[in-house]
Amino acid sequence: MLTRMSARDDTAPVTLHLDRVPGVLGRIVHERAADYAGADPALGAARARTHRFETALRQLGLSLIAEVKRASPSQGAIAPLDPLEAARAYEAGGARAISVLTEPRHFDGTAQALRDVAGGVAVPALRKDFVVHPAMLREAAEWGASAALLMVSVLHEATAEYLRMAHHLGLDALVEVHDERELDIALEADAPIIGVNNRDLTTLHIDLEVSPRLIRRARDAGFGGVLVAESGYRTPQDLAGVRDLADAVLVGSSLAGSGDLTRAARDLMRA
Ligand SMILES: O=C(O)c1ccccc1NCC(=O)[C@H](O)[C@H](O)COP(=O)(O)O
Repeated sequence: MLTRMSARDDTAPVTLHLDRVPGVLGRIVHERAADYAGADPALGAARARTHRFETALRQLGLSLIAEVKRASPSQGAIAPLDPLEAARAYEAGGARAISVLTEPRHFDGTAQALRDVAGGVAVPALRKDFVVHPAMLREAAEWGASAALLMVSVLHEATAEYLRMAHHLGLDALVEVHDERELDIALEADAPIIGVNNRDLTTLHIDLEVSPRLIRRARDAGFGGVLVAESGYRTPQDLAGVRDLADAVLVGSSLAGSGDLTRAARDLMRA
């Protein structure tokens, strides 16, 4: 599927080559592109950037982005969380930002979950979805998110334009990569916040060595922005490889399925 759209009058249409996205991820992004086919790509007036998400992650020590994750392709049903209750529990456990899944089919996410969380906690909220259309960024801003996820594995060379669109809307963006080639695209796009996903989203295999390897590479290349290690963290020992390297970790399944979200968040981040 090839998607072309122009989000602002002064930009050329952005083309996404979704047929290049393989495996589980490929299926999900095709579904999301179909969901938004025909949606208005106009972003509307520029909004001031608050940098709330970025500022939250730049605090001293390793920051936790805790994810409201009720289900996933790798785990199936995780827990029937009430999003706002879960976010408040994470906040009480020290989370500095909340990631909220809004993808409905595989993650049991909703727009209302993001609205509730963004309006109900003091820490910033990230819209976690598979962004394949400018309308998804406009929605993120309208629903109260401070940031949105942008995946280089999906957007490829359109990453820089999607980053510009997010910033136009006042949003920070977590630009996610999984290998060296994707990291180079994120660096080239001048992304202020880069997330390294330990999970290969085409096979769902997790390798906790991926984050330290790519974070070191980013720092060696002179990257001075925020670096986030993502996925697969269950114990404080799992964090050893990124504790002194990353600015933040993004954790979903192990916290969401723990039964006591506040305690699980505190226990995981205990040094
Ligand atoms: O989590 C999945 O199974 C998954 C499958 C396909 C695409 C994306 C997927 N997850 C997105 C994420 O990367 C995670 O939600 C996030 O980083 C937290 O990971 P974890 O702590 O391992 O739940």
